[in-house]
Amino acid sequence: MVFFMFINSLILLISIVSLFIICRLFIYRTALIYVLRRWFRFIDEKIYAHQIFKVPEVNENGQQNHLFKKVQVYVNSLASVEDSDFTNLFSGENSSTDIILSLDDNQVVPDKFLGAKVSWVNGRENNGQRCFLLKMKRKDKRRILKPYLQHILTVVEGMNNKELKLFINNLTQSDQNIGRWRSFPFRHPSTMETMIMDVDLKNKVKSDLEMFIKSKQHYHKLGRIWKRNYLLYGPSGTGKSSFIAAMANFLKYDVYEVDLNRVKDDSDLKMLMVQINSKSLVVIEDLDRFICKKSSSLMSGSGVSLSGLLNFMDGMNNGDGKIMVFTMNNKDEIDPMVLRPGRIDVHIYFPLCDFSSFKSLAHSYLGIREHKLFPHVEEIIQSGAMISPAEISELMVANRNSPSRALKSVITALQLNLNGGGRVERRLSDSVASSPAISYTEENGIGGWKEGVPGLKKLYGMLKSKSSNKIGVFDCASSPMMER
Ligand SMILES: Nc1ncnc2c1ncn2[C@@H]1O[C@H](COP(=O)(O)OP(=O)(O)OP(=O)(O)O)[C@@H](O)[C@H]1O
Ligand SMILES: [Mg+2]
Repeated sequence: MVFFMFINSLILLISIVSLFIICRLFIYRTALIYVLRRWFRFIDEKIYAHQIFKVPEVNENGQQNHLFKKVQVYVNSLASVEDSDFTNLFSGENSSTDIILSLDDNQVVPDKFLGAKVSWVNGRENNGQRCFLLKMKRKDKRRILKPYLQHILTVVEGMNNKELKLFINNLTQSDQNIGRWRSFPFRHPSTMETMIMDVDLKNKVKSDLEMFIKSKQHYHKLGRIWKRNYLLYGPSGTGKSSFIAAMANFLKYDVYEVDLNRVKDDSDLKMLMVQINSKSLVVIEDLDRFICKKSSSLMSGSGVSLSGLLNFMDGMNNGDGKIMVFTMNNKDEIDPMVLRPGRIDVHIYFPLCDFSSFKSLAHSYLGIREHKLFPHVEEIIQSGAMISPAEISELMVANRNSPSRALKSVITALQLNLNGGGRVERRLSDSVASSPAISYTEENGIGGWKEGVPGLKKLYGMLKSKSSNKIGVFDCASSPMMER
């Protein structure tokens, strides 16, 4: 008897569970769950008092409302966008793998914050402008409105500020599996704004970069690899490395710094290039130290041949989407083959300080636009004393609490230079700095930069060989010639 009762209860339980599973399947497989949710939302709206906040696309003066853009990014990033009735699909930055969801008009997107339910609707105003409507219960408003908006700003900022990476090449290729690059967070604070240089030149570089990143189709239509090569050259301490960081921060590109001393041979260099992601900044610093003077051969400390380097510069292996930057102190002794148009698209000369850049440094570092010692500084600079921005900035950082002391130390350094007590490099570089620097020309229909006529090359050559010894520049004559 008890046994039969047990069997009956078991059968009843199994039937209830099966019914439940079938109902659930039915509800989810049909549009029923969707209808139920709608009813639930409708009832919820009738029971509770709600408040609506509008985020218009433009403000009352017709200017762009920046909050709109941020809300748009935030709402489109919500997982619930996938559940809305109508969602647009676009290809993302990497069109072969990325797909971006974007809401269509009048779609409701629910969100949750601190236990409260809110919803967004993207609508249109009477004048056709877009807007977002944020709806939340009045009872939740005081508790969540401010922190919720703050949360949106933080999320969007995090999305925009993808952390840049600096990649450096490994010493050996012993472990193929770990790849040839090691990455670190790239947090160099230099930006286009903090760089002290001719404003026109800076703007031209910015628009050149912007134009390049939008020109993929154009390059491909011409049958060209979509890459752009920059040469930054000039005396030490004039901001070449800082400018590379500024370029990376401006483009939001990762930086791959190739240390040629750690490259075994040409095929190793190819391997490095193959492992570089598209839309990256590829950097070789101090290239002049590796290239033999006006000869067709390379290279110091590395087994790379000149043809290997030229192929690398031409982006023969996976160069598409790259911006390459090479730095040199002096390009006069470099084989013109290395610098020919197309191989180097943009030449930018970084000069020593003139009075105008001195004033910009004083403003940035000391917060002053005028000072009674300025005419004195101007006079010494005009009488031929030169100094690098790096030296000035060091003196200003060290004396940042006292502008007068800072300026006096700059004057002392300039006087030392003028009277022959300064470094040879500084005095001789003067002649180079005073030569015309850069002019803009159109080249191959894509646009390029060319420097003006360089000044007193011989003098600078002397300087180079002297300062070379000091900083341990490679002596070509004593190194094996690896040209193939
Ligand atoms: N044009 C500049 N604008 C702003 N800061 C500068 C500039 N030039 C130099 N500096 C300052 O001087 C320091 C050294 O500059 P940087 O290392 O970029 O020079 P460099 O040209 O790469 O020198 P080197 O040829 O010796 O590598 C930087 O920390 C930067 O703060
Ligand atoms: Mg440098």
